[in-house]
Amino acid sequence: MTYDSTASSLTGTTDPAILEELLAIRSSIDNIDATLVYLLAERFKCTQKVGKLKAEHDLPPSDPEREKAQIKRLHALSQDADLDPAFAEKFLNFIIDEVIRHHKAISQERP
Ligand SMILES: O=C(O)C(=O)C[C@]1(C(=O)O)C=C[C@@H](O)C=C1
Repeated sequence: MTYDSTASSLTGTTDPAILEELLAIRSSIDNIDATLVYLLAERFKCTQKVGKLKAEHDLPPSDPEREKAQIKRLHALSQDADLDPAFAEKFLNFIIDEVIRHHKAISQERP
């Protein structure tokens, strides 16, 4: 993979000292993004197993009570972590929608 961690639209128009400070912060952002990708991949590995289990036992793809509990917990965690709870909820719902799409696809694969 060729990744240019110094790529920026600001090069040439911004004080090099400021750019250097920006690049240092971006290096941490890159590490966090990589972690997020690996964490999400692990989560999807788990939900694929859930999807198979649900398809095998003819269980519905979504579990609204579970989602309610997850969102409530995420709200509390977000407040603790100083993260916008509305954003955390949107993010979880975004992921869960994708998981449900996968669950439906798995159950259609095995009629
Ligand atoms: O725990 C489940 O039953 C799942 O299918 C996983 C999951 C999730 O991604 O956390 C996804 C859909 C459900 O509505 C609830 C939770």
